[in-house]
Amino acid sequence: MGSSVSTKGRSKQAAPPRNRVHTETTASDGCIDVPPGRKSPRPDKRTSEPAVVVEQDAVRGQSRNQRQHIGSLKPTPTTVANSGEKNAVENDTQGCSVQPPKSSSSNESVSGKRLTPRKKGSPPRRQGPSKEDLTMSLELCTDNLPPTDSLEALEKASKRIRKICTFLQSRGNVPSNLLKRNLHYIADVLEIVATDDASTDSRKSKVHQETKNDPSKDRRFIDEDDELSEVEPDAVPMEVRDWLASTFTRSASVTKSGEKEKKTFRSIVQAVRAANLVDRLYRRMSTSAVTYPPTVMKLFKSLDDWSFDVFALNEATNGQALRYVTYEIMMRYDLLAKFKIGVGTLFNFLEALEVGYSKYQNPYHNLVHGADVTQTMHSILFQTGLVQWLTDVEIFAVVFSAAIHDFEHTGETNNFHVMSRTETALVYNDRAVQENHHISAAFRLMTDDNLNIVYNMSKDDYKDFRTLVIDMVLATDMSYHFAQVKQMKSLLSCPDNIDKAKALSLVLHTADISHPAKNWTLHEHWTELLMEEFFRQGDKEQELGLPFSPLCDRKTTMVASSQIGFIDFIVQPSFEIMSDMLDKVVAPISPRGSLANQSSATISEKVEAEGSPQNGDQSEEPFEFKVDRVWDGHLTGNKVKWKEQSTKDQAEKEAREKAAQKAKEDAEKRDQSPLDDKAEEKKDAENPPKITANGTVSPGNAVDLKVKPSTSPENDDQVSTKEEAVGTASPEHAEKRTTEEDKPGKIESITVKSVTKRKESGV
Ligand SMILES: Nc1ncnc2c1ncn2[C@@H]1O[C@@H]2COP(=O)(O)O[C@H]2[C@H]1O
Ligand SMILES: [Zn+2]
Repeated sequence: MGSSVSTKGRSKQAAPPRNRVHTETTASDGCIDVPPGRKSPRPDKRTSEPAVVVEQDAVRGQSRNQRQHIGSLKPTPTTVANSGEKNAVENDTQGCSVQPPKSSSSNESVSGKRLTPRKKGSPPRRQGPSKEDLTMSLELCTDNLPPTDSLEALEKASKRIRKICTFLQSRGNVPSNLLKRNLHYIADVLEIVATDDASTDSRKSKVHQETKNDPSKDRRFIDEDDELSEVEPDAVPMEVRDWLASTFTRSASVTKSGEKEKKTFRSIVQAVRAANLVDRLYRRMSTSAVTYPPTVMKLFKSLDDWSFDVFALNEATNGQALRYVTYEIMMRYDLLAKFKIGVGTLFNFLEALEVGYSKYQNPYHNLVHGADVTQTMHSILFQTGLVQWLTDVEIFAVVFSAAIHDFEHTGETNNFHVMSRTETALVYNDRAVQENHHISAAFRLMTDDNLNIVYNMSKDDYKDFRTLVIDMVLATDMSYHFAQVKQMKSLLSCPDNIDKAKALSLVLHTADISHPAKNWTLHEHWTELLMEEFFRQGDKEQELGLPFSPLCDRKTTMVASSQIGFIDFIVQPSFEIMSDMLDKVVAPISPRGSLANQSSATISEKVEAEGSPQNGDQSEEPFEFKVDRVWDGHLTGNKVKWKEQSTKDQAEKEAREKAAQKAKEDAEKRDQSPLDDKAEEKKDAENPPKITANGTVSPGNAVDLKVKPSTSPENDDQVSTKEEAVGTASPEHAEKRTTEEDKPGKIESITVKSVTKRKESGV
């Protein structure tokens, strides 16, 4: 059957109206041309394109003559209005109307003669504005104020309040137009401070720049660290704390702008009611262009589940988990039909994504991680009902962001890029280095028509799509973690105003760090892979002469305790705040009885047969909605496992340290009391090294061998030094030593050493 899509029963309310007719604009208007469509539809060698592709190409044919323009990010009107020169002097009169206070002009004639007697003691009135009027107008001029989201704005706003107070005190009034303009400006600045942590952070970062030579002012901006200071010193080892601090806080923030327009969930809730569920959710085309192998079909039955096994899928698809997962999810959300995406084009794009994810052969940041995060996002959207609040463009942006979020990851941390001064760090000025690259490189792929899955999007949809993708993927930069959590906390205190982009960014960030909240088998496997990736970075750091980054030294990293720290201080708080956010935003429109027991693959059929699942609930009383926090149990369970592991690691470590300490003390004692040597050597003679049947040397003799440096040069290469003695006390070294001593030559030399010593001492 063809894949033409029926719109029967689908409400058009969900998606914003699409403007399919684009008027020609010039490059000078700040817009970028979409590359023209490919010259003629080429048959795709890799996949056969069914009817939907014909449909797409027909659309392409149409739009080829009407070249679309993609809107670039333009400053918002507010920014433009306030974008005066940074250091503009306040008394710049440009554009300021200097008007005298009304009260004085009404008493004066055109000739300037006084019509009413002046009160005794009051200042002489002059025609036109007085000098004070002029001063006031200049000082309260709003034309060249700094942008409301800049560092200077806050300072300027407070100064303005003081000035207004002074004028009110000295003159009794301030002209209403001046007062109004100033108060508006001050209100804008305060609103940003109160609601937009990103801009506060950027301000803090600027303060940091300005005050770095003045440590007394530093407390003004260090509050992300405050989050970390809540971490009790004894709760995690110092190494883990350092790692948390260096990875999950920012020394320089990403300045986010252009978020003036605050869409709220509730407004969308009102616009998009439950009836649209059918529309949105998983209108699977009756025939798919792809036939899945039976193993894949079976695995896809649990595609909505939190415990979906992405490793199994990767095996079943011969290492192509990302393309399968993304394609299937996009089909379930009916995105191919909604955005006229050709199957061939989508496959080309997904294949290119997989190539990019495989570029550096990373153990962790590879296409399986991309597939995992994409599936996890889908599971959260679907199981909690969050998807009901999203427009088609937003659903597409969410799936796309998850799929591309680590595209061409190099397997190193951002900090490594900065420290080793890579090309990418240079390009992105050390800020969100990799995240910027993932986004840029993924969008660059789509400049090739054969990969351009957004080709048929309207200009407006594309703009919204691109903005949301950029916001979401940039927010996966871990140094933004604490700011993000804090920001959501403050947004939740006023849930009517939850910013959609911020909410979705938090969901993606949480999905990105979600494996500790999955079952132990999955989590343990992911951790192993990630640690190997970290250790490879450590190896590179060693080669480059750089200090080890936290958790990157394969010899000393305490995996279990780092995982406890990661879960306690990063993962659990992220899930908690995300769950709280979901409770608040999903509750108002959630149908009684969630979708949790249904499958995204079959929901549309059920709905068609039974009507909307929400129909019967419309008249019922509101009920308290809570998302099913399926992740909580796993987080607790996994932590218990790591604690057991950590206890074991700790015991082993202590045993090693104790043995090393003892060996060190013994060696020191001997160094300090050369007179005791005779006694030692006597003991040595009484207790000669025992060679066991399999050729190893008994531990007691190892201590004997650590006695003192040789006094005769010819024995230098035979007698162990103190350092070696200390080193050999650890099980690791003991093991190494035993292996080496297994060699016949080595055992002989040990025997010789003892014999030599005995000879020297004359025993
Ligand atoms: N179990 C873990 N332990 C430590 N760090 C982790 C763990 N899981 C994920 N991360 C980090 O969290 C980051 C999230 O973004 P990335 O996937 O780019 O890279 C991830 C890792 O650097
Ligand atoms: Zn990731």
